[in-house]
Amino acid sequence: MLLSKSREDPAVSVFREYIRLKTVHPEPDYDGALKFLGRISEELGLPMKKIEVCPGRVVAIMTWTGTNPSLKSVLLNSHTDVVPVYQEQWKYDAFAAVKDAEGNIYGRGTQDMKCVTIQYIEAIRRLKAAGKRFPRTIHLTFVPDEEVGGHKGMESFINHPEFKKLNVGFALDEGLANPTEAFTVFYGERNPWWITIRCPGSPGHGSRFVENTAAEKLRRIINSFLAFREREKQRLDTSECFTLGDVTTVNMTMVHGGVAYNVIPAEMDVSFDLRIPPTVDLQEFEEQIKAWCAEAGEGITYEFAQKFMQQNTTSTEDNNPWWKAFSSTCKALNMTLEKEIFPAATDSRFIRAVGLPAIGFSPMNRTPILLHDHNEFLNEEVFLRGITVYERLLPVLTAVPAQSGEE
Ligand SMILES: CSCC[C@H](NC(C)=O)C(=O)O
Ligand SMILES: [Zn+2]
Ligand SMILES: [Zn+2]
Repeated sequence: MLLSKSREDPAVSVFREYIRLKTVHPEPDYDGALKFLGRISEELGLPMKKIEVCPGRVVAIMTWTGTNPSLKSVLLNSHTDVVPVYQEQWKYDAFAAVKDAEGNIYGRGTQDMKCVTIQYIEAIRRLKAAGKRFPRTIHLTFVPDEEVGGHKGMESFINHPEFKKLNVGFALDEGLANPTEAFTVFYGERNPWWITIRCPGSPGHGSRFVENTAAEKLRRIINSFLAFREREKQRLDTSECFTLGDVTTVNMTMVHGGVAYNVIPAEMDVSFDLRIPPTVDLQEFEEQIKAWCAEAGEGITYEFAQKFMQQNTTSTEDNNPWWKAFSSTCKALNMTLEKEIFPAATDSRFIRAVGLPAIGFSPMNRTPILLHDHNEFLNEEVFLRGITVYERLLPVLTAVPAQSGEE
């Protein structure tokens, strides 16, 4: 049957409806999202459990039980929250899910990652409608607060007894768009370290040459960090095979200190956002930071607001049966995969940290990377193709033969 141009695929309508829910920080409408997901669970005929992992922070779990539920399950994870917008910089209302003449759907979360949530759901809707059943159980988890670090979301959930009950064997989570014909898949992430360096110094009158000032120490610290930044940038710029995930990025993001123009401050602080590839020795790297502090002057201290230490990556060798199932299905669909380390941090890091294999994948090729950006959009054809990708992936992932230790 030919659909007329004006008749929208119902999956696209569900996607646009989800975009319109304002699950945006700082006050995401999580109740609205749970109500929406509750309705979907009824439509699909799948039970939905709600686990309050922190006050006001609920993880929803939808389950499609397999024919052999003692086998480890496949986890389809997505976060429900989205980042704020600068509305004046957008072509359209960022929460109206406007679709233009080319089929581009505009809205916060169209790429990050409401598309993936609905693609999981619609793939399952189609598979269920076709009467399919699979050996392994599929759990869909819908988690809050990924965009603010995941501490009251996936990080809390991963340590909750309800997570252990899911008996997860393999997880899929978000990735990034790829502007080319290829699809990017992420098998690991850089470690986020957020550090504040405190530089104490001698105070005094702003008209004098006071010795040992906080500002002089601050300058040496900034110089050391930014010189390292430049070296890493050079490494990235001069290597054909490196992507952003393969080098350490350093960005100075905050400076604090001072009380008045004519008072030399007793302390000045500087903060950096560091992202460190999993191949870097973290102990050695911290020794380097200590050395920069010692060289910059007396009394300098540092503290971390974020210091992720787990460096697990997921094998992309064919002896990993999950990877083999994933990659062979993509190959059968003529999809080219580009394997990378995710440059930022997603909830996958908590999944990998407990030793589970996880792949970051958002099936969006021919799409500019616009997550967190103005005018985030996804084309409806790309979105619909993604549903067919999951429709093919799920039967294969849920039929991965029992591994040693299972059953
Ligand atoms: C370190 S917790 C913050 C998480 C956030 N995630 C993304 C994808 O932007 C980030 O990498 O900054
Ligand atoms: Zn995301
Ligand atoms: Zn994000």
